[in-house]
Amino acid sequence: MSTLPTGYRTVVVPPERIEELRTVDQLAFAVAPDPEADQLLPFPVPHDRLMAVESPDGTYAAVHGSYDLVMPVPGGQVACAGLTWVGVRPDERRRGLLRAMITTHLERSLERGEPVSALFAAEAPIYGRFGYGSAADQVRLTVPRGAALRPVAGSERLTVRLERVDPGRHAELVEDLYVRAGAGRPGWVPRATPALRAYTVGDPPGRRAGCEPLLLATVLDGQDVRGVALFARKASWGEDGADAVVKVREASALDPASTHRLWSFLLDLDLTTTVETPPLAVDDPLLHLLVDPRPTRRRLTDNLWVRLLDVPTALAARRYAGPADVVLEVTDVLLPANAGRWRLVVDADGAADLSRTDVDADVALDVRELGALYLGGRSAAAMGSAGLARGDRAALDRLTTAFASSLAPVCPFMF
Ligand SMILES: CC(=O)SCCNC(=O)CCNC(=O)[C@H](O)C(C)(C)COP(=O)(O)OP(=O)(O)OC[C@H]1O[C@@H](n2cnc3c(N)ncnc32)[C@H](O)[C@@H]1OP(=O)(O)O
Repeated sequence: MSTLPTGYRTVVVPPERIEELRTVDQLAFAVAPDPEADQLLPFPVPHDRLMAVESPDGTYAAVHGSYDLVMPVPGGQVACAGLTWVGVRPDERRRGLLRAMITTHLERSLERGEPVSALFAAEAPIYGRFGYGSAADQVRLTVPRGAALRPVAGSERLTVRLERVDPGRHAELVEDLYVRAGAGRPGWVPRATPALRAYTVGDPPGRRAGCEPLLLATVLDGQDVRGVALFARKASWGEDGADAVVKVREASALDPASTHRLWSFLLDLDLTTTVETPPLAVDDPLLHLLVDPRPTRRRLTDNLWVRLLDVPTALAARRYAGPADVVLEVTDVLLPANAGRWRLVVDADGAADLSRTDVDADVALDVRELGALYLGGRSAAAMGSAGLARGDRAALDRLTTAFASSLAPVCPFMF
């Protein structure tokens, strides 16, 4: 629990004070005001989910918001509060305002019936102390132009159409392909509101960073759309000639042939020398298709951080990869209702039942590690090797097998 400095209070941000909220985040993130972008893009966070800490003089010292998300989990989905827009004015930092906002966020999310929260961390060391675990990784590739791909049957008969993005016409198409391309992948959160979909295809001039206006490449099998990519090139002429970079914002394809066709197109555009991918899952098909992955630079970073707010409801919302009967001893300093001993029984169909028990625990771990395991992208055995989960090796192995996902979790949409 936390207390605010004397005279500070937590308030809901009314629509007429959105500009003040923006100002706090601009100061916190060191970004310039961009009125043109603000006019072109709808405000993406629902108003009743925007909170601020008001200082004694009535101005905002800190802000945060959350998206109302549906998070795909192995074999199911769960309501998820996507924490976002967290910012504390630089002259108000390290006085406990973030800690107070997290307390508010956890309480309000639970009140709304959201058993899970997730976020992208601006800096990795911040959120573990609040019970968020790093649950997925992402890889960004910088691929040399012309990188060869292993052949995929049927790719050659697909065609690619190129056009400038028209947000009004393309937002729904891009979302439809994104959702279908990510089917079965934990963490692949849909952009559920028109505002979020508008953000996905939004292209305010002030945010282009020297790139051309956003383009849409569509892979077609006759008239059937099988893949889309959002991208823009940043033109440049070096001493050796053309040196443009292709910056791919999003790439979604429905099958191996369309994946091959889409990347073949993006990897061989005239006047370019390198292609930068969006955040990909660590097992993305492109990694398997590259004939020679060595000249490709890979940057591996954390992707989603997950916080279990209501442990039994969250664990029952997903399916498991194998039968298990494991007693977990969970610690949770901020939400004590989660703490204590839980018996996790997984039946032959992969459905879980979680109940309180007094018997000795097989595995002891913090709610942070349980959140990290939740999407199926981490190994309890590996956490055991790091001392972050304690139990005998056989129990850790059973937990690892039960929690595993056949596809690595990732969320390409960074909220
Ligand atoms: C989900 C998102 O939106 S991520 C975006 C987060 N926002 C930013 O990075 C913008 C720039 N930074 C900021 O706005 C602020 O510095 C914040 C939000 C990171 C921290 O806010 P503060 O009010 O200073 O944090 P607060 O004083 O409550 O500190 C809480 C704890 O986190 C720690 N902490 C805070 N920021 C950091 C950091 N950047 N790195 C490591 N630890 C941190 C504090 O040391 C403190 O630790 P303790 O309680 O265990 O002793």
